[in-house]
Amino acid sequence: MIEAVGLTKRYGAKTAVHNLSFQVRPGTVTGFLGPNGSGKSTTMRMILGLDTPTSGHVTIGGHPFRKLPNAPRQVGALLDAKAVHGGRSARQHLLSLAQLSGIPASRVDEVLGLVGLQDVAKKRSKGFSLGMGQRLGIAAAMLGDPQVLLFDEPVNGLDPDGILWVRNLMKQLASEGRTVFVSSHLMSEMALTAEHLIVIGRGQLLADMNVKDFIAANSTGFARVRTPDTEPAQGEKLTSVLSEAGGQVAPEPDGALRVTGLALPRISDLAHEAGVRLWELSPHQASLEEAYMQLTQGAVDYRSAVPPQAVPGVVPGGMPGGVPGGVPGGLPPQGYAGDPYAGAYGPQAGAPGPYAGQPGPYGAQPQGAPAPGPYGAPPAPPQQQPQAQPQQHAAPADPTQQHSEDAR
Ligand SMILES: Nc1ncnc2c1ncn2[C@@H]1O[C@H](COP(=O)(O)OP(=O)(O)OP(=O)(O)O)[C@@H](O)[C@H]1O
Repeated sequence: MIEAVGLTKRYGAKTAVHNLSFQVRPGTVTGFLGPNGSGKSTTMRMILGLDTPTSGHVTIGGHPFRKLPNAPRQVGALLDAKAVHGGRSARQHLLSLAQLSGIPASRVDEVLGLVGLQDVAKKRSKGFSLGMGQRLGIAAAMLGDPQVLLFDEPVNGLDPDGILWVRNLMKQLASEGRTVFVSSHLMSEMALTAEHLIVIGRGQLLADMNVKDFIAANSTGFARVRTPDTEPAQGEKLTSVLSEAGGQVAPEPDGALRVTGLALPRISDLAHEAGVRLWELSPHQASLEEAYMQLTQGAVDYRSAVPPQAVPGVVPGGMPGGVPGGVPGGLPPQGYAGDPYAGAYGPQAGAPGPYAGQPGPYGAQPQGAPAPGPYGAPPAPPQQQPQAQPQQHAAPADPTQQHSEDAR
């Protein structure tokens, strides 16, 4: 297990990580998410003893990395795939690492085979593509057959086949009881790979919970309703009926309606009473990407100054919940197992969920209160208690302002 307690790192006036506490448990893939410059790499470097915390501490299996006996056999990491001596072959590179750690040469050939580089093992790594470099970095991380693995953006530069391979590898390593901590900006990939998430913004903890709870806590479920395309009057009639009944109705790019604030059975009954035929009535939950954007919108340091152009298939104004900057909200919502919609659409919509009473992220509405976005309804409360106590935190002020006098 990796455990950080009050971890803080300042570089002169810049606070990269501020009072970060979390645990990364064995047996699951834990995703480490945050906008650019939020402190992920700095945190990983401190876990690996490559940077010294300004205050707080982080341990692996109860020991700081630098005090771990035979660390390379206990912890493997991919931080920067380009940190390789380009004049050496892949095999030479791994051999030199193995020799430093007392790992037999046979293991080098094993990991080369594992990452699919056996045919180019004797080629100089400076000729490697980005994806090949990533594979070599993953091979280096696996060399000591460690119980704890850290991967910083492991799918960067990989083709779809490579991405699938990394996904399966991470899951397999976790299923063997290892601790797998992986950062990525690819939300769709994280949704498929990680079970648990640690999300930071401006160096501070924003969320520590499982993926399902994270999506439920940071997004709004909705119903998609479609009336016959050939009869626009039906859609208009349904819109007014649902609105009168207290629902929020918004058009989808494909002509369907996105409805919040009403339970699915109620929508069906209202349509039936109004004599409106339905071609579709389906529950939808936001994607991890939408939930992530909603949580981190206030913690993004780098944003394009150019307003986004209208793109066919993209909801103008951004995603549900109203992310400034026009996040492509036209992303098809992902299907969601279970039935969280009774809470989202039913009489309890608006009832306080487990996060009610806590300040919302970045000064947004607290969870459990009506969301301010165009679709209005509050997020569905999580259906199950996660194993680890979920944590979600308020907007961090820029810690740099508080500690600008602190030097490293
Ligand atoms: N050696 C350093 N000296 C000064 N500032 C640093 C140093 N390393 C990181 N920083 C700053 O600390 C902050 C956090 O950087 P870090 O690389 O940890 O973020 P990140 O979340 O990994 O970003 P990205 O997703 O872009 O890789 C950034 O503002 C960065 O400029």
